[in-house]
Amino acid sequence: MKVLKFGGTSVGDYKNIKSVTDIIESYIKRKEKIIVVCSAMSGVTDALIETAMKASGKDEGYRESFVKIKGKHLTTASRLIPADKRTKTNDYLKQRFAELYEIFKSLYTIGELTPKTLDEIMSYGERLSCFIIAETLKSRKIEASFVDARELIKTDEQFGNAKVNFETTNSLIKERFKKSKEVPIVTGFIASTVEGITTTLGRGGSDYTASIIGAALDADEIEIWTDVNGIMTADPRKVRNAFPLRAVTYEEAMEMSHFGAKVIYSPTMLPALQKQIKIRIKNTFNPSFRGTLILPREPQIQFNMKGISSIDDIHLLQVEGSGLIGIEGISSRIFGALASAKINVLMITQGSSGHTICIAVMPSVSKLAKKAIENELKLEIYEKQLKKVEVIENLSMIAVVGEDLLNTPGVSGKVLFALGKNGINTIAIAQGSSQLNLTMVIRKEQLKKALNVLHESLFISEQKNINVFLAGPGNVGSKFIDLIVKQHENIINNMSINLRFVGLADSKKMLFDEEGIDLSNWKELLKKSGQKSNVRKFIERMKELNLSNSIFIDATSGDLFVPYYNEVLSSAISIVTPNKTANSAPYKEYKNLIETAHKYNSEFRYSTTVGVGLPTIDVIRNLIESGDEIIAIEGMFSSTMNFILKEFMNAGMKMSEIILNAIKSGFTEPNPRVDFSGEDVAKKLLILIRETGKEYELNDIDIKPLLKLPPKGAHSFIAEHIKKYDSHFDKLRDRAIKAGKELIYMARYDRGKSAVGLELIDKTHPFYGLSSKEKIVAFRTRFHYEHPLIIKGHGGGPAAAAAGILSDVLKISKYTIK
Ligand SMILES: Nc1ncnc2c1ncn2[C@@H]1O[C@H](COP(=O)(O)OP(=O)(O)O)[C@@H](O)[C@H]1O
Ligand SMILES: N[C@@H](CC(=O)OP(=O)(O)O)C(=O)O
Repeated sequence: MKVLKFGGTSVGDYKNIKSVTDIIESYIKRKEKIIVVCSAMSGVTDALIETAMKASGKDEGYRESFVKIKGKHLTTASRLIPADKRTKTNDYLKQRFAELYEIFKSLYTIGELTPKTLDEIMSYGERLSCFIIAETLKSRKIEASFVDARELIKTDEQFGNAKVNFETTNSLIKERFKKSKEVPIVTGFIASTVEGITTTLGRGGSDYTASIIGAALDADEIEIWTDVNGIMTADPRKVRNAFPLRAVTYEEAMEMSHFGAKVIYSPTMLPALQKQIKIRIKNTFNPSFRGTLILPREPQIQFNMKGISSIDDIHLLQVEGSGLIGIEGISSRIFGALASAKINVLMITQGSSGHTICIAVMPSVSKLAKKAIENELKLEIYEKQLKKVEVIENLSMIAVVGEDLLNTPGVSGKVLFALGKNGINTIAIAQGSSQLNLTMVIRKEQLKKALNVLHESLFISEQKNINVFLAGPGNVGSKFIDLIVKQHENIINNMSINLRFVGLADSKKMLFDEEGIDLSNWKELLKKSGQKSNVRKFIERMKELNLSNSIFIDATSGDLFVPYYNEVLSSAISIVTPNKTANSAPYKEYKNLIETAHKYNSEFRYSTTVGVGLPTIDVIRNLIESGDEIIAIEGMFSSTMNFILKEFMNAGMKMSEIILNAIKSGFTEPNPRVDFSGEDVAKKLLILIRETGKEYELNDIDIKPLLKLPPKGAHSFIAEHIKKYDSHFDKLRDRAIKAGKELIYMARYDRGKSAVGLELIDKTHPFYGLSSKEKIVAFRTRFHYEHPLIIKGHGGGPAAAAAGILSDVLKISKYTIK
């Protein structure tokens, strides 16, 4: 037999309740015996409390709040139960809401709200939801019955947080479920005293109900169905990279929940632990996922998993004074005073000097705690041995939890180092009240950062998080983003590299998100949430963020960012670019960048600047690393020139027409002059020559332009101008056809000399017969002289460029970033 508990979010609206009834149905189909415990619909317990406060505070608004609660339940019931089967439910809801309204009305009249009345009011949440769920199941022909847990779970009179009388409770539960055939839908959270006065088991207490019932009946398993995939390494709402744990011990679960992990209520573990019943956390919205098992520690299982929890808002009480050293049993006196005031102490630490004791408590009780301590120590305070208790506000508490925490050397060091390195000051630290946790108090505004920093250092340390900044999400840049969206999971799984886009800028807007921009929606985010784009500010912000493992991708076609490359590289941020401006600049400037990168452990990579997707630069680097020497390079690396010459040879058109078409359809560089002047090809050759280790300038290359475009002028002017080349090209074509040759715009380098220009090649040349989409390069080296090493392939277009950029990024991530 299993006990299944569905939390507030699982029964939060009619759609979710449908998922719950599907899950219940699947158990019935498998003929598994189950008892179901449900919470109030999410938000209802809070809404009931709020309405009660309003009414007792003489705020007329309570009526409106009441109507909202009522409406929510009536709508849900009407969506789930067909009208002809809803009479019983409608009657039940009407009666309960009539009673509830009477209670609120009397609160309004009396102007007072006692914990006892509040428990009565809160009980309606679970009673209403469970009744609706039971009736929904019945309407789906599943035998179900509504069970009010107040008849089964008996407690003391500690309203709001009542203590269970297990003896009576266990026998009532056994008796009630002895021979129940239908599926019981039991109200979570609520109970009653032996006299029948309603009590509650503490906020989040429905989990506890499930465990009490499970333990009383020796259930095979207790399943807590919620809205996450299990107990995660941290609260997924605060730490985006949190992941579900396969299993935790009862103690670990208790500790995590005590320190803020809302996913399970900490007392839940006790009845289960006593009977050694496994608890499984499951996701109602992803039922096939395995979830997390909570189980006893077994020697054969290595419990190296841990979690990080936090309590967002705490106060720290500081007892300070030289007198502390001499006062015997001071801690136990403070504890005693707080215990008799029924104050839950979250943490207590004593400074190494012995001059201060810090006590962490919830803000709601800090005044009371201050009073209790000052009262206990009034003599010492009067005699000025101690100062008055100081209350520090706006603090948060983080607990790192794990069975093997204390046996694992270096955990505390790692935690403190990670926090310190990221500028997070720990105000107090304690090795927990149990042996399972390390607890720290920090400033509230640093909580999110601290949680993420710790999570990264404790759980994802094998995984490298790479922070990517990208400028220019145009043709190539946006293809790169698409590629990352597709490959992200694979890259994490296969290489343990998590590429996270932290900064993005186009010409209008720029956007930063330290935790990673949601790439599925980047265009809209940039448009809506981005600030006005500014190159200087982009660089500043990138440096300011000071994130380790950063890579800047300059995917812009202009030279706006180039003046900042040196500054970027010297901030230990690597650069990847398909832009030729910097690596074809005067040698001194280029060399300076390479040296800066070397000095600051960053990298400057530009593998797509020659041949786009063809591995030209990488091949040179590999050859040189393996002791080879590049003697000569021959290449055709301009898609534009290749396309134009092939069209010219095959389509029988005039050269001027072909060129004008190419310019019009955007098949050239933004400034077409750099293509036809041969400058673009020459720059590519220059880049390769420099890779061979030579100090080389653009001027050293003999450039023979294909033709010269006028330096300025409108389209019609260019058209007129280039027509005068037509007869020259017609003659060339005739010559080539007659001789069985091809026209090719070649780049050559041989032992220091270099040239780019138009050539005629015959059938015996390895570049003969190249298709209009191909590129080719041949390297003659010491080892490949007679038979050059030839690389030939498609190599063009934004998708190939994006793949090349990714390859550069991954190389940096793998080899440069430690
Ligand atoms: N370590 C953690 N693992 C999983 N969830 C956590 C953790 N810490 C906090 N949570 C939060 O607990 C929530 C589930 O608890 P709760 O909202 O009470 O669910 P339910 O409505 O099912 O009772 C999750 O949505 C998650 O935000
Ligand atoms: N409804 C109660 C009890 C409970 O356990 O709810 P949930 O399962 O939604 O945490 C509360 O809000 O405290």
